[in-house]
Amino acid sequence: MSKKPVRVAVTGAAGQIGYALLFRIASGEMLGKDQPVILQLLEIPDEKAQKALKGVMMELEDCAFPLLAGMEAHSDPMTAFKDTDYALLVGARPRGPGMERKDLLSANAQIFTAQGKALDKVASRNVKVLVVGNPANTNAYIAMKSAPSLPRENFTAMLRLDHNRALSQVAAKTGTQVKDIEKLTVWGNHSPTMYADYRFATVNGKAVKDLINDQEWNKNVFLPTVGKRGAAIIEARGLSSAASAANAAIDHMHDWALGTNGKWVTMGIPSNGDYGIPKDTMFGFPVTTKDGKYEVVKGLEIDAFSQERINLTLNELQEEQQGVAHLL
Ligand SMILES: NC(=O)C1=CN([C@@H]2O[C@H](COP(=O)(O)OP(=O)(O)OC[C@H]3O[C@@H](n4cnc5c(N)ncnc54)[C@H](O)[C@@H]3O)[C@@H](O)[C@H]2O)C=CC1
Ligand SMILES: O=C([O-])CC(=O)C(=O)O
Repeated sequence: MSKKPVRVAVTGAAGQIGYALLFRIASGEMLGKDQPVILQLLEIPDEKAQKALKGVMMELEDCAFPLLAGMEAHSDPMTAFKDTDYALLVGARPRGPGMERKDLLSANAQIFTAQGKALDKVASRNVKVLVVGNPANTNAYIAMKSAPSLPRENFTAMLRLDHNRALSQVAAKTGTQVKDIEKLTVWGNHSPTMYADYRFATVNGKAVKDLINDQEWNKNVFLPTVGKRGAAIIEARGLSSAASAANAAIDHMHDWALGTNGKWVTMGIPSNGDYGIPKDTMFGFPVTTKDGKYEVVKGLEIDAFSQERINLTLNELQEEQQGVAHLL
């Protein structure tokens, strides 16, 4: 028997990430090749944006995706999020050259207060929310705090792009395949302070740390390369990453919904106090997922270097979160 369609809301649907994301959701890459979807697409109430959204919907129609059970264009989150099972909050201003992601906070924070409130009122009580719009962790925190009637664990921020970037760098350094690398993670904020950590990683059962055995490379090449990759893409393309960001959003939701079979992935989630991260801080952690739920990988040893890096990214996040306290 075929499955009942689920509702997937996507904001910023006419933007560059939207264009790389919607077709993959509609083709079943996010929720499975047997899961029909109804797309509920949100764009700003602006003639040009709404017209562009119509164009994207025409193209979706022209793909004749068998799993696309319906699609709607919206300009109000209260209708776009009605009964939605999944919400991908992408719509926000991107940064340009010379900016840090936290420079977007004042421009984007209000979007996430309004959208959190709308999710609170009209979304499915089981909605799974992924915030992509930057600064992603703090925007996810704002949305969560603006939606007090929804379970806090339903709100997540995207660190999967950082996780995937770290995988590719480690594979290149060790001359191995991404698919063979396990137990890698990225702690903290989606910002240059993030701490990509391969201390526990293995490739075909061998310890990545031993294969690399170069703390100078870790500190002076790997961490800055992963942490500043977004800026490097902006420098090269003149625009921020879009296809890789959409790919990471697909990976994040796919794994949250369908499980990781014990494999670690990185998700930005509200802390429960693990590893000394204060409750509710929206922080990148290693997790495994099963039956639509994620669980933090517990009991990892945090050495002095790692603690220093974790403190750095935590301090930055706490400053960002204090900076938006007046909105909540
Ligand atoms: N977390 C991550 O790893 C990454 C996050 N990003 C962030 O994703 C966001 C979107 O990036 P792009 O698609 O490249 O930007 P874009 O400018 O191409 O598209 C953004 C779209 O969002 C729409 N929008 C703005 N406010 C909205 C609102 N209140 N409701 C609905 N739609 C709204 C705009 O009209 C525009 O069409 C940016 O904040 C960017 O920094 C980008 C890459 C990676
Ligand atoms: O860097 C940016 O502004 C876009 C982004 O978040 C990324 O590519 O990681």
